[in-house]
Amino acid sequence: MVNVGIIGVGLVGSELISQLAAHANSTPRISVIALTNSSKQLLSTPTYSPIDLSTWKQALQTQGTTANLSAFVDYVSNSPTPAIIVDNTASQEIASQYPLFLKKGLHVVTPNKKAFSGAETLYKEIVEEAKKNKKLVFNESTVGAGLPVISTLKDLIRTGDKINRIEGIFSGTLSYIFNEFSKPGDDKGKNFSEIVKIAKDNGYTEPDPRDDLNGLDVARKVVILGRITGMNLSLDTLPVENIVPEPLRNLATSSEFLSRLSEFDSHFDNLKQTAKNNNQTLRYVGVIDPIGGESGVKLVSLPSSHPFASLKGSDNIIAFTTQRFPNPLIIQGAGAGAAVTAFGIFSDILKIADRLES
Ligand SMILES: NC(=O)C1=CN([C@@H]2O[C@H](COP(=O)(O)OP(=O)(O)OC[C@H]3O[C@@H](n4cnc5c(N)ncnc54)[C@H](OP(=O)(O)O)[C@@H]3O)[C@@H](O)[C@H]2O)C=CC1
Ligand SMILES: N[C@@H](CC=O)C(=O)O
Ligand code: NA
Repeated sequence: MVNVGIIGVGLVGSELISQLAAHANSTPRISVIALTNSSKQLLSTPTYSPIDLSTWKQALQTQGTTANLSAFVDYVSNSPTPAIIVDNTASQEIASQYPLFLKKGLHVVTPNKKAFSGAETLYKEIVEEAKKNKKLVFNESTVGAGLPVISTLKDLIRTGDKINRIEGIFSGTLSYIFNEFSKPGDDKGKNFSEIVKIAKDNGYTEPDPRDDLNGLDVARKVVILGRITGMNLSLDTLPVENIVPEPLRNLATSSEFLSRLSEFDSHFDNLKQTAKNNNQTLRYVGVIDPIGGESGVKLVSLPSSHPFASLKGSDNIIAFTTQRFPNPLIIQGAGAGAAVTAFGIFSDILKIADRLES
């Protein structure tokens, strides 16, 4: 049996709990013993019994106490059976605590990109503490949501393949936006600003969609994959094309941004038309280039025959060109949204539970 403490019960965290509830009678046995958002936490009673996942929301409201991260972590780390902390926040503060979680004997599972794409010192500390304490850190959902991108890359490297280039559409939000906005052979369609709002309503975007449109979210994914590949990539130096119109970059709230985005619809129409005049479509791509040194994130025009041009919905596509796969190994599918993100987190939890049981 593995005990789990969940930090973050928003869109993705709530979906994870629903998926765990549906798994309740299967093996390996996973028990949620603690959960918290930024204001309230619920620690199970009696101590270390499983929280009833069909009523957790009411229980958090009615029996929850004021959130206290250090008390939360102490509770989970003193679990009588092995325990995992699942971080479903986008918080830097929580990400900075992973070395402590590992020192306290916890395994870590997360879709939060901050720890793996921010300061290199934190990243290295996490890798070292995991090794020293023989604990596991799984973050499959940080790139391509539940798509097996990180596990595939690690398997290629572990088995001695040489990575020549990784290229892809890594943002569910930007994939959806440009798949809808700039379709091969399509003239009409919705305005750019309307499509951004739909992407937010569908749960693809970061809490503030500017964190997708400014390229930072894709840049984080490029840094995560680059570091696994052994490259020294950093958000400070990676070339990134920010497509948030300049006057909207410093607005205080995301709702203010969304309400003013339509002022720039004609700017995006012009970009689309220029691409179309050359029989091309707009796509927002990320590149990890260990050989040519051309890693970066940019909006490009691609011929309509290019595999990236025919994507649908919020699909991601990731092409690994390696010594063994000179014709790239391609992974494609939904790369954002609560269900597929929670699937990646859940499968990471199961991988840890399987190893602990064997
Ligand atoms: N949506 C998607 O398609 C994908 C999302 N992800 C990642 O998943 C993560 C979660 O995203 P999502 O569910 O959409 O985000 P939400 O904003 O819906 O939920 C975030 C949750 O984290 C809680 N939280 C934030 N800060 C803290 C804190 N310091 N202590 C405790 N709890 C905290 C929030 O609590 P409160 O409500 O009280 O603020 C909320 O419960 C993000 O890192 C995102 O990048 C990754 C891949 C795909
Ligand atoms: N906002 C992100 C969510 C997953 O990381 C995206 O659109 O891909
Ligand atoms: Na993934």
